[in-house]
Amino acid sequence: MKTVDVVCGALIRNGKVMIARRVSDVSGGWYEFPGGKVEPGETGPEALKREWQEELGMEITDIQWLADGEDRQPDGLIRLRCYTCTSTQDPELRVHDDMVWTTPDHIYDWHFFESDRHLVEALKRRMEGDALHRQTGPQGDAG
Ligand SMILES: Nc1nc2c([nH]c(=O)n2[C@H]2C[C@H](O)[C@@H](COP(=O)(O)OP(=O)(O)OP(=O)(O)O)O2)c(=O)[nH]1
Repeated sequence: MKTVDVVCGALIRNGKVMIARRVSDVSGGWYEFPGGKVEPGETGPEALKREWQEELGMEITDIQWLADGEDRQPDGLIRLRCYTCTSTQDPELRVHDDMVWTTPDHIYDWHFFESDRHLVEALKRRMEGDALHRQTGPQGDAG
């Protein structure tokens, strides 16, 4: 079976995460963490930076690995590496036709990839941990 390496990014801002819907063609109509295929010689973060620049016109920073996944599609297996990221810029939709700022608990209110449930769970834990860290400080000694 054909295997394709793909990276995707969960952009976090003000306690929310951005998901975007692919323009509805053959593989479209689904909300996703935007990303794309890794090209030969690229690291995951390099591929993610390039894809976000191409697809959303955004410079992303603070790229941190979140979790890996697999998505079996009719034409092959997608091996997915998911990262969290941040940016000071706003998305410009080029291959998507909608975007939503939401929380991990509400991602599946949208038509989001079923195979990504464990990525969403990992994101929830990461965002809850980050919020706790902000409340208590790096030493966890505020209270
Ligand atoms: N399961 C899952 N798949 C995703 C997510 N994000 C994401 O891009 N994919 C899938 C959709 C596509 O099948 C694949 C990326 O393919 P693509 O066509 O965008 O790749 P690309 O930008 O490099 O485009 P190209 O070279 O084909 O022009 O990865 C996600 O969050 N979850």
